[in-house]
Amino acid sequence: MKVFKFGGASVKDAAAVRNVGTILKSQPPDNNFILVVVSAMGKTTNGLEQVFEQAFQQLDFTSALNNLKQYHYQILQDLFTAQHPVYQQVENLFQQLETYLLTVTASDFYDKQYDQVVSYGELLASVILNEYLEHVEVPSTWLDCRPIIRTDSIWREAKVDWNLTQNNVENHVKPLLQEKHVVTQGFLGGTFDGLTTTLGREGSDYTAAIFAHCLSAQSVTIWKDVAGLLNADPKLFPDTVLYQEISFQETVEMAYYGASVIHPKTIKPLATSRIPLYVKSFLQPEAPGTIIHDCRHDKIAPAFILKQQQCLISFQEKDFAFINESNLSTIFAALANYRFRINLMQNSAISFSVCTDYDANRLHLFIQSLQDHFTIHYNTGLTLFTIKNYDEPSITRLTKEKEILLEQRTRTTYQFVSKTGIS
Ligand SMILES: Nc1ncnc2c1ncn2[C@@H]1O[C@H](COP(=O)(O)OP(=O)(O)O)[C@@H](O)[C@H]1O
Ligand SMILES: N[C@@H](CC(=O)OP(=O)(O)O)C(=O)O
Repeated sequence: MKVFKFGGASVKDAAAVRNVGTILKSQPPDNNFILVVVSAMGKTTNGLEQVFEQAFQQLDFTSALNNLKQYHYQILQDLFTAQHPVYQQVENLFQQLETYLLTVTASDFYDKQYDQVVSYGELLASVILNEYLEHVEVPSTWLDCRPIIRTDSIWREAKVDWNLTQNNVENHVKPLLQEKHVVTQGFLGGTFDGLTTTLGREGSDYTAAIFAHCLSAQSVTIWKDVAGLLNADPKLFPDTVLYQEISFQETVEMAYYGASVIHPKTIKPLATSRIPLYVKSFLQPEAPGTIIHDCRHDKIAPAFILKQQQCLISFQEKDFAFINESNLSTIFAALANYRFRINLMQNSAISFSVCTDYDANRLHLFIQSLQDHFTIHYNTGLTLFTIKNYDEPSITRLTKEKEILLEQRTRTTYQFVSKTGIS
């Protein structure tokens, strides 16, 4: 049994949806049905975030919602004739969404309401893809993943209850896969009381890994608009190298440092059950792409990874006292409390610096909570650069003409924070 994941780019328009049908049709007829995880079409999640923001601020969201409707209806018109029942299904989803949006309040429940709204992207995409597959005689059935992937209620970053999810997959998903392919949503989960949660932006890769782990799948393939896992983002670097084979460990570190091609949480469930992960191009489905698995390999080409929108925060004791374990623990507790992930940190005698993702609201509250103890300075709009498996030429190449605010190197990894990004 295999798991395929198609992201937003691979279902961004009618031609892309047709291409997914072609990929599924061309799979060997070995009676193994595939669990297909699909993300919202194109940039729909960003569009839904915009709609939600307007509803939350009690503004008129009609125009933003209409853009999303038009986008989806155009895809329907390109794929189906006017009588097809999919129109009614899509209409129903938009109606449900609109009804919910009218109940959104400018309350403390921002994240909870956010999840109920942005989840419609994946619901729409999975309904459309499933109907299209049936239409072109690829046997498939639609599955609502929310009663299957059971999570807690940490909205927007929900944690999976692995035992319940495993049971649900055994009882409700495995039997379906005996009959047909199954099309379900990435990114979503559900609470015990039937509310929708999301697993973190770009979390559909993780969904594929959750299902694969619970199904003991033979492999996972994530279909992308790139040839596979490259040593850098080709949108930022013109001369990338494809890794044909790479270990779970290398990949998890690349994803952690910010290689956005794979969601960082994807690797662990696969590595623990030794399920290989293929990254393949939906534009060249017959090309081998990259295999990520439990392997050893020689040193590979240096990987260049950028994390943008970073913030560097520096703390000093008010009375020039030394930074010690006690005041570090105060800082760490506040970082955890305001959900800041530490991307890089460094301490000197009287100061401590930490590089984190930037979030204006949370940063403000975080600083407020510590300003009685420390003198705090921060810079925003920074880029964190990482070179994995660096060599001196790769460092020279990346640091050229950049003002470096913080720098660190280990045996394998070189990192620095700079005001200058990559143009
Ligand atoms: N190391 C890398 N290798 C390949 N692609 C990368 C890498 N780092 C970043 N990317 C970017 O990831 C994109 C594909 O991931 P993503 O946009 O999340 O796909 P989807 O949303 O369709 O699943 C590529 O278009 C590429 O710009
Ligand atoms: N649609 C969600 C989840 C996701 O993973 O999307 P994609 O596979 O297109 O990155 C998001 O944009 O965050």
